[in-house]
Amino acid sequence: MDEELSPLEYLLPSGKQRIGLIILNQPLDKDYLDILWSKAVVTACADGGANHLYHITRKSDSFRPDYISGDFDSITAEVRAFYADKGCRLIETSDQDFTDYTKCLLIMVEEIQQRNLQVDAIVTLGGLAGRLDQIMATLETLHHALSMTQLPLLVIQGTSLAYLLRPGKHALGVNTGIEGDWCGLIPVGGPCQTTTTGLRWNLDNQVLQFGKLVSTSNTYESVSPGQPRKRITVTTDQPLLWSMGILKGLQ
Ligand SMILES: Cc1ncc(C[n+]2csc(CCOP(=O)(O)OP(=O)(O)O)c2C)c(N)n1
Ligand SMILES: O=c1ccn([C@@H]2O[C@H](COP(=O)(O)O)[C@@H](O)[C@H]2O)c(=O)[nH]1
Repeated sequence: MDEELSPLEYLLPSGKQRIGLIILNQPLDKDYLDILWSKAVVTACADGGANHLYHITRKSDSFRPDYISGDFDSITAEVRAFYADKGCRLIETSDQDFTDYTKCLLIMVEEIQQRNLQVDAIVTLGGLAGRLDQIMATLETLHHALSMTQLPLLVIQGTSLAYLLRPGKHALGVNTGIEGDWCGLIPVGGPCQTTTTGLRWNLDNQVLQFGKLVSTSNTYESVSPGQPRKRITVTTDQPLLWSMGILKGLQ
C-alpha cells in the first residue's frame, strides 16, 4: 500500500508540504491561492491562467510565476507584457494535439527533475468548471501525468478536488476538518475492479464502469461524535478518479 495521503492537507495553512503549483484559465480563489503559493517551490500558469493571477494579485510583488506556457491564444497583451517585464519566463508551446495544461505540466515535471526540487505533490488550481470539454481534458491530463511523474497530482477548484489513483492500494486521510460531505470514485478511463473501506457505500471487488456502476454521492463511514474518521482505502486494478468535496470558509 502507498503511504497515506490526505489530499486536503495541502489547503491547510499549517501544513509543511512543498508543492509545484499550476494555475489554469479559470476563476481563482484567493484563499486557496495564498495558501498554496506559500507552499510552492515552483509556480506556473497555463496561458489564460496568467490573466486570472494578474487580476487578483498584480498589486503585490509576491506572485510572480516562474513561467507561463501555452499557445498564447488567451493571455492578454497587457498581462503578457507585465509578466515578461517582471522576468517570468514565457514558454510558447504551440502543439495543438495536447492542451495547455498537459504541456504546462510536462514542463513542470522536467523543471522539478532538472532543478532537483524536493516536492511532495503538484497542485493545480482550476480545471473542474467552465467548459465541459476542458473539464474532461483535465481528467485526461491526469492520465498523462501517471506516466510523467510519480508525484501525486491534485486538481482543486471551488468545492471540488480530483485525484487520479494509480492501479494498486491507496490510503486516504480524511480528517483535515475541511472535507465536505460527498466523495466519489469514478472510472473515467475504463472499467476498474475496485475494493474500498471507510466509505458509507463500499465496494467489494466490484467493477466500476460507466453504464454499469459509478460511485457518486458517496460519503464517509459514520463515526461517533468527536472521533476521527477512519482512513479510506481503495484498491483498483486501473486508474480510478477519487473526487471529494471541500468545505469552504473554514481555513
Ligand atoms: C482529434 C483531435 N481533436 C481535437 C484537437 C484539437 N486540440 C486538442 S488539444 C488542443 C489545444 C487546446 O489548447 P488549450 O489552450 O488547452 O485550450 P483552448 O482554450 O485553446 O481550447 C487542440 C486545438 C486535436 N488536435 N485532435
Ligand atoms: O473553461 C476552461 C478553459 C480553460 N481551462 C484550462 O486552462 C488551460 C489554459 O486554457 P486557455 O483557454 O488556453 O487559456 C486549459 O488547457 C485548461 O486546462 C479550463 O479548465 N476550463
